[in-house]
Amino acid sequence: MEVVIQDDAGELGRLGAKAVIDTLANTPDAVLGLATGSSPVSIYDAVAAAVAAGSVSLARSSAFTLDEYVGLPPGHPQSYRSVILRDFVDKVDLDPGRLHTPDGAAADIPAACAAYEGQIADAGGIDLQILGIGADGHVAFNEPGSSLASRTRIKTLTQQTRVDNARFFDGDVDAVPSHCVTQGVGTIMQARHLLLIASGRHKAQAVHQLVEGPITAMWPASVLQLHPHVTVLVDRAAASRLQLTDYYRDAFANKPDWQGF
Ligand SMILES: N[C@@H]1[C@@H](O)[C@H](O)[C@@H](COP(=O)(O)O)O[C@@H]1O
Repeated sequence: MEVVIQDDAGELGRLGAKAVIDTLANTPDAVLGLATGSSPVSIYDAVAAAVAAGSVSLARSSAFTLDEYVGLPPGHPQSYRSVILRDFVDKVDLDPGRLHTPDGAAADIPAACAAYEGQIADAGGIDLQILGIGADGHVAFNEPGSSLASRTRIKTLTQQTRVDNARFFDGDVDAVPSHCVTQGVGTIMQARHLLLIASGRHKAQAVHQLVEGPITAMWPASVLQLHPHVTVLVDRAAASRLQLTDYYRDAFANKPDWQGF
């Protein structure tokens, strides 16, 4: 696991975009895993700027998102499909026909979840998975207590997550759906490179548990310690509870040029 601490939160987006751009340079038809939420927006903006400048193209790539609310009508502005179109896909040259999102409106949710797993497998798996992290250590919508081997399925959101996400629903926690469909922790762990971005003091405890805590389903992101290729991009506030900050900073400052992400 590589931990990259930056004083300037804006720099996190540039570094995250570099990982996306390097992946596409090596593999133009790369399968990207996209996260919703505010954390990855700086990455998406920097990738969109690179696409506009002609230095990278997503024309041959495809993408899968992590999760979706259950119970929102299709096209609802806060459905994660709408959000990822608005925040990223509409700003780059990715074919929207190659954007795959879990179906939270399916009549048969378990069948739709199994089909989603099948689509990821048929695409050859995810090359680069962008992740945020919840304040309670969730990844995608895998709340504390989620099986660390879980696959795409329906989950109940915690009250904390609904309160956190009420800001996207005019502050009305009752408007936040109570259920979601989400890639499982086991699904996420099969992506070839995991790139997690977090900023702000409210993420500090979750980042500490992710990087330095014991592996436990109570902090689902901690299982990333078992993945062979993880990059964690954090600002100083999100890194404020880490124990080995000097080591992480030194390792990044003295990183050989060839190492990349
Ligand atoms: N399901 C999403 C996650 O994928 C996201 O990582 C997390 C953090 O969101 P934010 O980046 O806005 O803090 O919240 C949501 O619940």
